[in-house]
Amino acid sequence: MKDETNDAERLDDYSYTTIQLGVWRLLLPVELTSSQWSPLARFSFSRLGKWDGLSPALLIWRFVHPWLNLMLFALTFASAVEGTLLLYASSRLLRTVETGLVTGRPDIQAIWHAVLLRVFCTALTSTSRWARGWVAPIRRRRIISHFEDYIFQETLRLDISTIKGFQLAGQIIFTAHQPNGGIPLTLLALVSPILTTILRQVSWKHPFLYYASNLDYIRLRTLKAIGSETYREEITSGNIGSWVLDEYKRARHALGTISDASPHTQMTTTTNPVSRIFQALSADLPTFYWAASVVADPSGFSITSFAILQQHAQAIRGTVSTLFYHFSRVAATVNALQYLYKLADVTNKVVDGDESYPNSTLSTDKGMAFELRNVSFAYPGGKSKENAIRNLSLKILAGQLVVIVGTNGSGKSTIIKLLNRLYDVDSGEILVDGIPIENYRLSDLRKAQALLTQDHKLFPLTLAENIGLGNPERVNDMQMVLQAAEAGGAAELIKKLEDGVQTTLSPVQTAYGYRLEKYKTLQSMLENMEKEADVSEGEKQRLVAARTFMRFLSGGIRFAVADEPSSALDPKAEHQLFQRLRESGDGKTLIFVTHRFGHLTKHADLIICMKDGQAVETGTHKELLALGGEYSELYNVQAQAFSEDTG
Ligand SMILES: Nc1ncnc2c1ncn2[C@@H]1O[C@H](COP(=O)(O)OP(=O)(O)OP(=O)(O)O)[C@@H](O)[C@H]1O
Repeated sequence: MKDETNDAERLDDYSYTTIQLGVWRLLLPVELTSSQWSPLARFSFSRLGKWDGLSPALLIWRFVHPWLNLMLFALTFASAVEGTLLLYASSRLLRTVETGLVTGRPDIQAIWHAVLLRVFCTALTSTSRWARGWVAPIRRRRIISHFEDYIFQETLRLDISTIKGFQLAGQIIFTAHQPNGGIPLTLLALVSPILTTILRQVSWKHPFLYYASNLDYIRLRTLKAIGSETYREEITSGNIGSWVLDEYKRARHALGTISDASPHTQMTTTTNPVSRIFQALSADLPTFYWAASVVADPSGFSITSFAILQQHAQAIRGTVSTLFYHFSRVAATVNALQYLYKLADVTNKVVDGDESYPNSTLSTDKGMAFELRNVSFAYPGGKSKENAIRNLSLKILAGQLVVIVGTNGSGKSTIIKLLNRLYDVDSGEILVDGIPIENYRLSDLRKAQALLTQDHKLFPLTLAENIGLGNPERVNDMQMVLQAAEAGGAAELIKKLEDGVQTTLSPVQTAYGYRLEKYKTLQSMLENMEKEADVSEGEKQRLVAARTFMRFLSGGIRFAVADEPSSALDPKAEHQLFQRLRESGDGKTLIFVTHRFGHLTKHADLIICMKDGQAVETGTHKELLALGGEYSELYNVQAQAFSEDTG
């Protein structure tokens, strides 16, 4: 057994080669690295790992933008003249040889000078191409970061009803900035060097594993995932948009210009100057061979002018096709940019107010009071012909315990969304503490509300942050986080986990593997990286409930909602949750949306029974039972089932 462990450790140490490429760590089985890479390729690899992030030049460029741009401008200018330079060197070589042939006395020294000039020009242009391939990705990273930040900020700003039409903007701009055809300056670099081709063939046909090893990059990816539409409701209602944006900016700053292009792209675009020089020189071998032949046997005939003509034609063909390609990319990029900048002109449909909450004269310490006057509402873009809420009028007094019941799709959750101002009513009005809801500053209003809904999800962050975000200002207050975990019924679960509150249940995916079946070490590494902690839906719901309690602990909550949070909870957990919510409900108006009749409905100050977007009955449990209408029908179905079960 001991031996096996030692073997496994040895295998871990020696079975793969590690290469750092920007934010990625690439692992390749060692047998492939030793037997199938050419010496040149291995030379490139060993250099690649060291360059990224360590070069003083990189660090300077990272902070001094003008230099970066100046450098790229100079290199681009060099690319414009390098064709002419090479052509001049070739022509000079050919003419020197031709003169020798015509006069019958080849000037060997002049020929060697011409050959050296050609070698020098080739080395010079290859180095400048290599330098461009090095500078351009950094600039590309900067440009993409700029637009990514812009899109991220703008999409966080937009509310739910406004955002739908602009989901495509991000995709379009990134497509236009793909490394293989995005930034015109990158496009100027000439392609298909032999070495790069070898690298591509060797490393991407064979098994590999790569994963993001840069913590700032993982954080950035995580925050981007949180900024997506999946978490829109939590972000908006939880008022944590600015926390997400601040964290995002911090991670972006920390990441700097380290490349996040895929290892594939990085390996095919980043090679070293020596390999570049070799590649370019290898293309000239026929010319050198021909020159050597002439030296060896000057009597042979040369069609110099034909060769020069051929080179001219080739150069012109190359320039023209590059220009055409370049122009088509510029047009596509300009279109994408125009589309992107439209984002900034979009204003939110839910307009912010300027009244602060609580109102010094109208608000009370008992909780938030609501009045709905003839409210109608249909979801923007919704397919239903019917309004989700129809001519709804009702009053909820400060500090009341309200229960909303009703059939599926009757509008229960929609009322909550309107009270949280996730949407604005189409007609009618909602008053909060006697003032129209639109008059209040959204951030003030949401700060005073706590929502716990069945749709609320866990973020791909640690459990500590997941709970702490109930109160973004105290997200790192571990004592408060643990207190909230206890109140939400999640303390036991946290104790069970190896990393406790620092566990990330479902991290964003940043590891990828290919054909690893034979390579057990790499395979199990990948599986470990992809592994999600096994927790049940009910346990997740307890964690989300803990986030709500964290919000309660912030103090200023005057209105709390639990919208069917109990669907995945066992009866004991559900009872505890309601008890705890009620206990912490002092000074708050509480609304429970539920399908279950029991303690809640019996204790409720007000029950609202919804049907087809309307409140068909309102009153206490006793009053509604006495009515013998919709509520009593719903109640009796459950009561009957219960008595049949126990009977
Ligand atoms: N985001 C949305 N877009 C379009 N229509 C929606 C959206 N959310 C809800 N609806 C529609 O609005 C109506 C009311 O939905 P709501 O979620 O308020 O019902 P509910 O009473 O809470 O239902 P349930 O008991 O099933 O949770 C339904 O017809 C529903 O299909």
